[in-house]
This record gives sequence, structure tokens and C-alpha cells, in this order.
Amino acid sequence: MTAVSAPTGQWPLLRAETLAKTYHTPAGAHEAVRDVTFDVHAGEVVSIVGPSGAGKTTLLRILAGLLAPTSGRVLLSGVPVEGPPQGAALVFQDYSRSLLPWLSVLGNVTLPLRSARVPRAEAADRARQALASVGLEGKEKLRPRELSGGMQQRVSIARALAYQPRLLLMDEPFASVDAQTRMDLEDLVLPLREQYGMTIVTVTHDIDEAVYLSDRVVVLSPPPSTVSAVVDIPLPAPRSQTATKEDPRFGRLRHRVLDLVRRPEPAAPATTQERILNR
Ligand SMILES: Nc1ncnc2c1ncn2[C@@H]1O[C@H](COP(=O)(O)OP(=O)(O)OP(=O)(O)O)[C@@H](O)[C@H]1O
Repeated sequence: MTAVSAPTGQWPLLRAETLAKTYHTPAGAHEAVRDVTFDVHAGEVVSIVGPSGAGKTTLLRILAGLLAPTSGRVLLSGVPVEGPPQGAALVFQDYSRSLLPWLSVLGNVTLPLRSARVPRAEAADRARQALASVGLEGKEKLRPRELSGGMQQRVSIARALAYQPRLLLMDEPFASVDAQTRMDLEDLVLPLREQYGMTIVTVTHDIDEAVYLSDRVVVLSPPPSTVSAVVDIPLPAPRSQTATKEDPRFGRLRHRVLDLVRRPEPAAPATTQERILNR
């Protein structure tokens, strides 16, 4: 983990600055990301959406310090990210590969804490609290295979929470579960943001999910990607699967983001957003 020093000046929590990524393979160079810049402010939920192959996972891996950009940089509180930064946790789509099958639920959640040299009793305490906050109290001794897919993804989320991150990065976190569980997990995450004081950046294919969860949605162009638009989502909190999704503003924002993903256009000025909402 890279140590991150105290914030300097008025930096956003996270800045993606002119990021580009070209992969070099035996078949030749592949430019996945051309020029991506956006900010994420403390406490926000920001979703990254875009057409298939637009480099969403590539970007998330760069933000997480797992992949070096070809050019550009990531700043966390103004400090360049040059490896997995302290205070950031990642949740992957594929819970079946991210949980260790031979460890108990509690063992899976405490493992990264023990690796970070958190004392055993404190690690167990934090893990139990995180498991309780995702509704898995009493499941600590089970093995992952004894849980449903949705419950296994809750364990992955608990593992990230127990780390007490200020930044939670999620790559298609709910893509591998059924629709009902997906809604349950979406509704789990928003209160956790408050409870743990986190900032969340998530990649998703699901436009409804992006609009439902987010304060802002970053829309990527087709590859090699640039930012087509950053759409503000000024829907009231708390969000609700019924009331929010029946709100005509939700429908208009969803329509807007979908249009941008399908037919990218230059970023809309802020006033356009207001016009969309008041139309
Ligand atoms: N390790 C790699 N080596 C070479 N090319 C890669 C590598 N990882 C990704 N790519 C290529 O980069 C492009 C962007 O991939 P990425 O997975 O980031 O896109 P994505 O937007 O997340 O895709 P999807 O929407 O299909 O999940 C794709 O063309 C992919 O084939």
C-alpha cells in the first residue's frame, strides 16, 4: 500500500487527470482510454458508464492504483496514486473468485486487516460490525459456498467496509446477482456510505442503477474513450426503488444518460441539466 499524506489545499478527494491507457499485446498496441478527466468530491457517489469496451474496468483499475496509466495521473486528496493507496478498497463483480472458499466468512473479512497488521481482536471486531451492517450477523462461521450469490457479494462488501475505506471503488458489483438481490444490494450501499463516511466510485453497465445510486454519472465515449458528459443527478435522498424510479425526473435523467451512451455528444453545460429537470 502507498502511504497517502494529509490533504493539501482544496483538492477533490479523487481526481482523474488526462488519463490514457494503451495496452501493448503481441497483436499490437490497443488504445483503450484516450483522455479521461473528472473529479470526485468527498461523500459523493459517482458512477462510470459507457459502451462495452469503453475502458471502464481499465479506468477503475487505474483509479485503484492496480494499473499504471500510459499518461496522466490519479490524485487522491492531491497526492499522486502510484500503487494501491491506503484508505481505498475495491469490490469486484465476481464474488466467487474474490472470496477464499476454504476460509469462513469471518476469515475472509478479517484477512486483509490481518495483512495490514490490524491486531487480531480489533480485526475480528471490525469484521463482525461490517458483517452486521450488511445483514450477515450470525453467518460468521459459514463458508462462502454455504451462502447465496447475493450473500457472498455482501461478504465482499463487508470485507471492503471492515477496512474502513474513505474511498470505495466497485467494478460492476451487482452484475452477478438476480434482479431482486441487485435492488437489495443497491439499497444497502447508500446508507453504508453515510454510516462509514465513504466516497464511492462504481462502474456499471446498468443505466438505471447508475442514475439511482449516483450524485453524478461520468459517461464515457466509445473507445478509445474520452468523457462524453458528466451528468448531475439531483434526485432527492433517501432514494427508494419505488418512489425514486417513479419520479419523472428519474425517467428524464435515465433517458439523458442512455442517449449519451448510445449517441455521445459534447458535455452538456450545467444549465442544460436544469432545463432537462424542469422540462
Ligand atoms: N490486460 C489487457 N491487455 C490488453 N487489452 C486489454 C487488457 N484489458 C483490457 N483490454 C482491452 O481494453 C479495452 C477496454 O477494456 P475494459 O475491460 O477496460 O472495458 P470495459 O468498458 O470495462 O468493457 P465491458 O463494458 O465490456 O465490461 C477492451 O478492448 C479490452 O479488450
